[in-house]
Amino acid sequence: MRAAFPARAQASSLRSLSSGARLTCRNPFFQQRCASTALLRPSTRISTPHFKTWQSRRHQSGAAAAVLEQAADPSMLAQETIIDNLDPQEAYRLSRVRNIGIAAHIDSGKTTATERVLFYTGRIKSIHEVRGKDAVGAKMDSMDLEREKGITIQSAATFCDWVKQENGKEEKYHINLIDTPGHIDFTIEVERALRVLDGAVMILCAVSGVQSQTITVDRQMRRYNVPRISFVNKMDRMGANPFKAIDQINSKLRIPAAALQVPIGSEDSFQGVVDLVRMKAIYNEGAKGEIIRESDEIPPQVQALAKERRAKLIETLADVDEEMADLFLEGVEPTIEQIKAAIRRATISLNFTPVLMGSALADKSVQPMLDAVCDYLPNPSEVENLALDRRRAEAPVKLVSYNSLPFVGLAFKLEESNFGQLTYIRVYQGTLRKGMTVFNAKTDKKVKVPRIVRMHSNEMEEVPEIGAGEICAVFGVDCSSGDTFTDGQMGYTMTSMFVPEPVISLSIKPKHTKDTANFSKAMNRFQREDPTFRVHVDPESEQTIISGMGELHLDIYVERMRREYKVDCETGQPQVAYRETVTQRVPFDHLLKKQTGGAGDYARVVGWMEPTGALQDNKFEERIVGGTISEKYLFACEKGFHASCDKGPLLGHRVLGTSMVINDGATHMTDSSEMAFRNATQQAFRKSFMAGKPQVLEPLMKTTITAPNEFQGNIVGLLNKRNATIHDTEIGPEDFTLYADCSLNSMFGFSTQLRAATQGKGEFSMEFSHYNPAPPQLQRELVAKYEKAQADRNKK
Ligand SMILES: Nc1nc2c(ncn2[C@@H]2O[C@H](COP(=O)(O)OP(=O)(O)OP(=O)(O)O)[C@@H](O)[C@H]2O)c(=O)[nH]1
Repeated sequence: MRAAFPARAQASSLRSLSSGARLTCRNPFFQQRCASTALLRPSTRISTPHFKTWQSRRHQSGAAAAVLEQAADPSMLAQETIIDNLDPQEAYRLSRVRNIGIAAHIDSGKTTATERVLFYTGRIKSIHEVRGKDAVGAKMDSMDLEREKGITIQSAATFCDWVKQENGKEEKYHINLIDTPGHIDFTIEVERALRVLDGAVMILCAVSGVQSQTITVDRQMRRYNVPRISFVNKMDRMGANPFKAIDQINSKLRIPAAALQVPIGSEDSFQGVVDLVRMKAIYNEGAKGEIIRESDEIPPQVQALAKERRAKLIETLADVDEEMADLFLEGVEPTIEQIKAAIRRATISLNFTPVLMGSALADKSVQPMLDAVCDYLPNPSEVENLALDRRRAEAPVKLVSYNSLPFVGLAFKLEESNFGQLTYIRVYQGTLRKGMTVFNAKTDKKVKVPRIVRMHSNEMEEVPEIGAGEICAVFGVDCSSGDTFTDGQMGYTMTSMFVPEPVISLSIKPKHTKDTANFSKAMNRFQREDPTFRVHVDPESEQTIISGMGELHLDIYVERMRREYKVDCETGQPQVAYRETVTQRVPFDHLLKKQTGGAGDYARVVGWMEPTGALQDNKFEERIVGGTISEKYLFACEKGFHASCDKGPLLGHRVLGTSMVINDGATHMTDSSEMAFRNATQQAFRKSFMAGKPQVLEPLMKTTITAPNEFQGNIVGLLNKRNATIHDTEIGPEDFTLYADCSLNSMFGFSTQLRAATQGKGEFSMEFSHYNPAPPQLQRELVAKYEKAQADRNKK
């Protein structure tokens, strides 16, 4: 279908042209085709990032096609046959399931909107506000710290049933929902939620529109191909402008977007919305907006706007959907069903995001957003989920959300609870039953599932089984986050989520030695739960060092230690997590020999050290011929290599992108030992590393800054002082967005300076991008500081 589409889109655009309108084709594939066949004017811009996403999706469908081709295998054929002949009852069950996440910039109202969703679906009896006067706090912010600070720290899962009116009938939908944090420091929570969800609601503030963190969330949604609807919240605020937010989705996020509603009244007098698909006015009534009143009478003051925006919606859909393009070309007015079907197709194929609007805090227009979740976001059978078949050279296989197929699930989140480890699992295929034995595809270990629960924030409901396409949590299943579970029949494994590198570290110790046991317990727990939180002990200073995504991230763990484990801690200054590497190949021939009286030490290692070429993992290789070093000793060499990589010779930070090859050596009959080979390797490592022009690497952060246009000069000045590389600047009618790479080291204190330079109106977000060589001056300072600290320690 997609391959045929560009021709239609061309037609739709040509129609616009013939009526004097500007050529506005948003389909990137079409743009590329047209550009190559000179159909577009040369000035028409081809939006490359969007095109790339689209290509990657096409690539994925190609992978699925390959799966179908390979299906000559009988077991795979069985699986494919099931896809084609889905049992109607099963198909109906799935069509009523939605797995969705709510993601957005900080403070956009995710938790406030989720609280309304839970209230309107009958999951909670009353509404409590984030930082509300009753001091109870919202349901999904269950941690004390979240309630006090009014921020979400951990994503929370819940489920609810929404009864939707459809053609005069009531249709019940089952919604699994995950509310995610907005702060970039807790970004892993968004990553893992989006990895397993089928769709998302992207919330935007009606005043601020697309903000820096919205751009990060957009990137994450694209990473996992998650279709989204957008909800412009805070329509009750002064300066609310949903159409500005829509323009920004189009221009900054480069995803075609159009309003499905227009507001009736604004700011203080925001009363409700006009549904542009059905052309009905929708109002909320009742103490908490629980009653929906629909009216065919559209208030006169919004009639013209509603007409104009409905036409815009249809035009945008014609640009991204083939069937709508046909109708548009023929000049036929589409029916409600045709519009809804086009929105659904375009949203699921990631070519469009429908935009709804309302005010969660003022209890307005949240229910239509729930209807849109059911109408436009995919059910589990409409999302292509692939696993890799280890028994067939990791060939991709399509998983089918069908209860009677062999079970495949992905553990996406771990949480320590009073009853032991709680593992959140998304069931992609088959049924997970209480008492069933499952296999961990990574460790090949069998484990019995003693208890299955459905999570409702911090409460749980026990269930005997969970069907395909659903989300649950299990007790007593030991695993790591990202492990695949199967019933043992299939050799399937699923790709895990993206885990960003921690970039900030600080030393930490309990104030009182009596708390050491609790301190270790807490550290172990936090590390298991959060892959972006790491702990290690520096062997020289014997300090415990914690690393994470930012100062807030680490502060929260220090605070949780105090509250949940009653351990008060002392912490050092936050430090950048530098890395070190070699830049030149250095051969070595190192002999460790101590043979003066008693048992001696003897080990000779010969080989070379060199950069791996990519600033990523380190590599150890043995190329011994003729058995000059035995397997046992080579194993010890490898251990020595990895120990050296943990603490580099230059600064004591981890080594990156370094390879060591051992291709010769010598052993002594009595004096050689594993310890001697390990030590010899470490000594050779140190010598070669220092001779190989070592370099300090610093983390570079992908930084997005948004601010009103008048402050652009100030911000560029701030960034120049920090030697940032500015990649792109998008200037809108009021605000601009700037994309830059900045070294983390230069960004300490940036938020205060940004506030001062923009009268508090600028905001920024940072995300780790990659490691880059540190400037020579900084490198010299860091090395000198490290050497001084070493010398001081030796004097003691
Ligand atoms: N005026 C107005 N304020 C709102 C609305 N929705 C939420 N807020 C307020 O915005 C603040 C943030 O709301 P939250 O629901 O915590 O936002 P969030 O996106 O979940 O926050 P994080 O998860 O910490 O990023 C709170 O003070 C809310 O009361 C709205 O519709 N109108």
